[in-house]
Amino acid sequence: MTKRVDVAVGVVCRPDGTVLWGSRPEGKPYAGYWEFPGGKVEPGESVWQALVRELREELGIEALQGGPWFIIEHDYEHAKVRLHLYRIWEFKGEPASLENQHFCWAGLQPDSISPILPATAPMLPVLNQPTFMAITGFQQMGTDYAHRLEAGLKAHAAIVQFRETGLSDEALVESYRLTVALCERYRAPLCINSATYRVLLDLAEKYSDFEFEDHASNRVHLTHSDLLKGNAFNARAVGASVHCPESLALAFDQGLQYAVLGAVKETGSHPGQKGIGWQGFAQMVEEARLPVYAVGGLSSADLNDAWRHGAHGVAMISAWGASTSCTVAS
Ligand SMILES: Nc1nc2c([nH]c(=O)n2[C@@H]2O[C@H](COP(=O)(O)OP(=O)(O)OP(=O)(O)O)[C@@H](O)[C@H]2O)c(=O)[nH]1
Repeated sequence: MTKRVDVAVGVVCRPDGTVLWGSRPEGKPYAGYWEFPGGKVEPGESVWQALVRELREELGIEALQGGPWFIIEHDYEHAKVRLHLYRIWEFKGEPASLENQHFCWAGLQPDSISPILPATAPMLPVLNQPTFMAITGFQQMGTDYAHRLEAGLKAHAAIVQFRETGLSDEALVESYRLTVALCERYRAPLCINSATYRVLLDLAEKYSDFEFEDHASNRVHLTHSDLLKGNAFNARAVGASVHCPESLALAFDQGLQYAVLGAVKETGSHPGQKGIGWQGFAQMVEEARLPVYAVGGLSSADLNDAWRHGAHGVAMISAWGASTSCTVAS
């Protein structure tokens, strides 16, 4: 059996949202295909060390700040690879073509460059998911929460997870309508927590003026318990809440596009319960095969810590929209 080759792959990001692409030089398999810079991890090297070396050798840039994103495995005819995808958000120097390869800055889902390596291309929409997730808080804040949601969506792109427990029928319908209207206005992808989804379906049966249908286009965020039970909501499930590496693996096996893991810090909703902390988070996502949002007592100020410890981004309830300041590293 061929041994799987570990490859360090860097998504070098600029504040304008573009990332660095390189084209594979002549003489290598898939010459001319576009890829993220990187290369094989040499014996005795960590993935980060390999990445720093490759970026220096191939492009003459110095990676300064980066963190693991997730892992992709792919079987090519020439090799079985395990790609360790890293996000790099701070670097020094201007890229130069030191190994006769073409390179360019383009978006994460570029129309302008093709073909892209077969293992990398299907991952692009997954990587391109928003950095933030807003989990709705109408139950805690009443309809004032709509202003918070809007203030946050004006400042940052986000996935919105509509998750409401304990609201009266009328309040739930109203908060759902407000959320849908704001998501449409700001073109924010919406997913509905599976427990709330069931309640909305029941309400649509009960009230003829509330139109909520089990549309194929609806996106569902699975509770941990629905994930464990294998309830995929007729393939509407796109993401899930997870609590351990095993449920993270299950989320990947079920074809989900993201997971949410926490609580990283103690939160108002679970007072007295210590969070898993950034080290605990980093250990749990070490083998992640899909992007993971960190959740629990976090705000946009935690984004760099989240990235450093292997998160795709940050999910927030009470901090969302509370301040429009953004501390994303430039
Ligand atoms: N750098 C990089 N490699 C990728 C990506 N996607 C992907 O499938 N790969 C695969 O990962 C492997 C990287 O090996 P490589 O041959 O480029 O590594 P290297 O620079 O160390 O090459 P060398 O050993 O020939 O000097 C190749 O099989 C390549 O097809 C990607 O986005 N970036």
